[in-house]
Amino acid sequence: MDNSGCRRRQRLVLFPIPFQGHINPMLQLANILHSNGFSITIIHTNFNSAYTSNYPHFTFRPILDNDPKVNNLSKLGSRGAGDILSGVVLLNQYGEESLRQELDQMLMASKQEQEPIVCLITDALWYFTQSVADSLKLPRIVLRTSSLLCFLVFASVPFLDDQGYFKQVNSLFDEEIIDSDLKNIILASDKNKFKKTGSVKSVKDLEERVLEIPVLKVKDISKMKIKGQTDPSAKILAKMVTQTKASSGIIWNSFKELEEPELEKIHKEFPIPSFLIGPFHKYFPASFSSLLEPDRSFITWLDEQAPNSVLYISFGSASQMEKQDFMEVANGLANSKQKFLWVMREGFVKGSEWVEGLPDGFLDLVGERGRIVKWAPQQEVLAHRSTGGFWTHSGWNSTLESICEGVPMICSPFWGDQPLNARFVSDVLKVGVYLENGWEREEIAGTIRRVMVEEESEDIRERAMCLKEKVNVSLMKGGSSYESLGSLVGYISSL
Ligand SMILES: O=c1ccn([C@@H]2O[C@H](COP(=O)(O)OP(=O)(O)O[C@H]3O[C@H](CO)[C@@H](O)[C@H](O)[C@H]3O)[C@@H](O)[C@H]2O)c(=O)[nH]1
Repeated sequence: MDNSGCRRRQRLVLFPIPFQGHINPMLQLANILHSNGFSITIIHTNFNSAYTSNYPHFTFRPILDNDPKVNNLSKLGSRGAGDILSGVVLLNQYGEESLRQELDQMLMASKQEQEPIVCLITDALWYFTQSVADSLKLPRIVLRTSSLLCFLVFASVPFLDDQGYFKQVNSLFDEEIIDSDLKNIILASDKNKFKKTGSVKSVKDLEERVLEIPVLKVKDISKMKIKGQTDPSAKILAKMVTQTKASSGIIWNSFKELEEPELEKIHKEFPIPSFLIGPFHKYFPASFSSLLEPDRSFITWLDEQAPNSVLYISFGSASQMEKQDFMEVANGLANSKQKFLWVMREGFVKGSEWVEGLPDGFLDLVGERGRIVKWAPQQEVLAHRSTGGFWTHSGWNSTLESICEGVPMICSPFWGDQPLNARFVSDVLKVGVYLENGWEREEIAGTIRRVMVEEESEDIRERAMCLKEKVNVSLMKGGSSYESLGSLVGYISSL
């Protein structure tokens, strides 16, 4: 859609969270809005800054670049959930003054340039920005980079905690010592024993559905790795939810047909305008917002493979794996005898720089059957005719990118929204299989074969292709995302 017609030019200020899974959708949104006639300014931190030269049509303004507390972030890197959490807290804590000054200057300049700044669009996790926007009388619209389902669950954390969904696991084991997957297994097998000894008053069956959110199983709640409403990450989520409610609207990287029941709930619980205009990445050819340089050396090899024969493996930009789990993954992959393209970021395996933790002889064993790279042009790989499956950590961008290409998924979530996305993909959409019992080589090999070659794979692929078609329809004239984008453009123009 291009509504850039003869409307008076208005400027929008966008402010992404500086992590890959958040930068990509914000820059994609910026491109969508730019092509609909708005001028764009991107506020960014120098930590994990996007490649500004790839966006000559935007104005970039760094903030917080001289603040030593924030500059420490570059030392943290972005190797895991802990880093992201620390980064989000720190930036929310120290960003206020710097953002206010920057916006103040921009607002004054925009009056002289006769190009009014009409609103601020920030990632939902930038909860501190609502009070800054209010103080400057600038409307703030929120971009939520994950699913509606995930937002509803995050908003329900205190309620779910009161219902005992978090306590049952945390009261038994020390999170630092025992991994939550292991807790689940122990709890599932020893539930009766704990009941008898009275260690826990009521242990919910981890395989049961959550009464209040039946899409989920009880164990999905603990897999988010939040310890309950007093957990630091739950406090961040609570602030995000409150400040989203106080905003002028929410833009979602999702589409109506994907999450219709969730949209009804969002309308009830968040009575502000909601715009489902996704999937964002479908509006333009693959974007240039990657923080890492994609390796393209394998493309010739991929071109030579049979249709749907290669399993693409990537666990996103921030997850990390224990060494023993990594061994199970590698052995499972080798035992599956399937072709694969595996993205292994530097530092992905805890305690290793890169691939040195692979089992002895792995590379010789798989030979021409597999390729390992540090970073790939993911959207291009998923769209390639040889790619037949995607083993993913179930980050929301990866999930949408797979849905858009009709590629069946194997879901191995690590934390946060990922277990919710995995459950949604496997149990609701039925376009993937959830590897939900942890990392075990035989189960891994069997699941890969289920999704890639066994009879069941045909049904999964057929459903995935149907869903791909729904995405295409939603983006066409008259489709839900197309219409919603029109409403968003009208809404912003009227602010
Ligand atoms: O080799 C690779 C691997 C990934 N990507 C891209 O990187 C992005 C990864 O995003 P996502 O799949 O959402 O994963 P994370 O980077 O882990 O994203 C974070 O942000 C997401 C959106 O809020 C959440 O859903 C995730 O749980 C959270 O970890 C996608 O656009 C991929 O196309 C590449 O371009 N090349």
